[in-house]
Amino acid sequence: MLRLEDVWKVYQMGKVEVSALRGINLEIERGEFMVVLGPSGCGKTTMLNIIGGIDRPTRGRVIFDGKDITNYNEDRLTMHRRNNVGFIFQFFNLIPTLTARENVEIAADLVESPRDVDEVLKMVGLADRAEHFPAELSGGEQQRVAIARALVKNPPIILADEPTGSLDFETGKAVLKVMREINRKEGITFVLVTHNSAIAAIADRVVYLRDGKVERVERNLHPADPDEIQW
Ligand SMILES: Nc1ncnc2c1ncn2[C@@H]1O[C@H](COP(=O)(O)OP(=O)(O)OP(=O)(O)O)[C@@H](O)[C@H]1O
Repeated sequence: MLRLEDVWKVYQMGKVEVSALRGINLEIERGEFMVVLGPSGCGKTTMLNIIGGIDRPTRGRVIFDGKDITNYNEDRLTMHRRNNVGFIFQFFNLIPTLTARENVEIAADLVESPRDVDEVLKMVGLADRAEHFPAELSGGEQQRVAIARALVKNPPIILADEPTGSLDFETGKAVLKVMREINRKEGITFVLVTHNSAIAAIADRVVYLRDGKVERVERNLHPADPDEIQW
């Protein structure tokens, strides 16, 4: 569903060039749960931002559903992000002055064919917390709101950047379980980036990134249930 072809990202820092991505070739399959693993600074966030159309490559191509989105102008890229990609971040990025329901509603209002807000709140187990503000919710609950906000847009792909990075172990596993369930039941493709190698076990495929390059890709024939993993 999405392909990176020889993708490079070079940042100019004064006179110094930093090559965050150095020739990434990667095909993301429809409906898969992909985990991208690698040490800090290897380019995970940069790659995710390019996959999601938040950022553009310096060189190479990004093909989404057969369409070359590499050279989309800002407006087209915004429309692409809005309608086709859900994002989940480490620090949730909720609007503090809006309730859980309102945080989901504003995402729904932006897209052409959103899902039902109450239905997605139920899917993430937050039906009875809908009227709470983020500060009145636990970290795990806030991340569920963020998952609902991504899901309500009804996107074919959801990208998650260290989604368990600010959660304790048990809460993190519960959040992974919700994402895995949505992936399986709704057929939504997930790409999750993390430096936490324990999470690799739940993936359909694991991409090992190192120094801006794909080191190897492994397929899990029997992905573990999030309940079974430890870190
Ligand atoms: N906007 C930027 N300007 C300059 N350099 C950048 C920028 N963004 C990232 N980099 C550099 O690119 C490299 C890759 O960064 P990136 O954030 O993608 O790595 P990461 O694997 O996600 O790391 P972490 O796990 O610590 O978040 C790093 O060397 C980083 O310093």
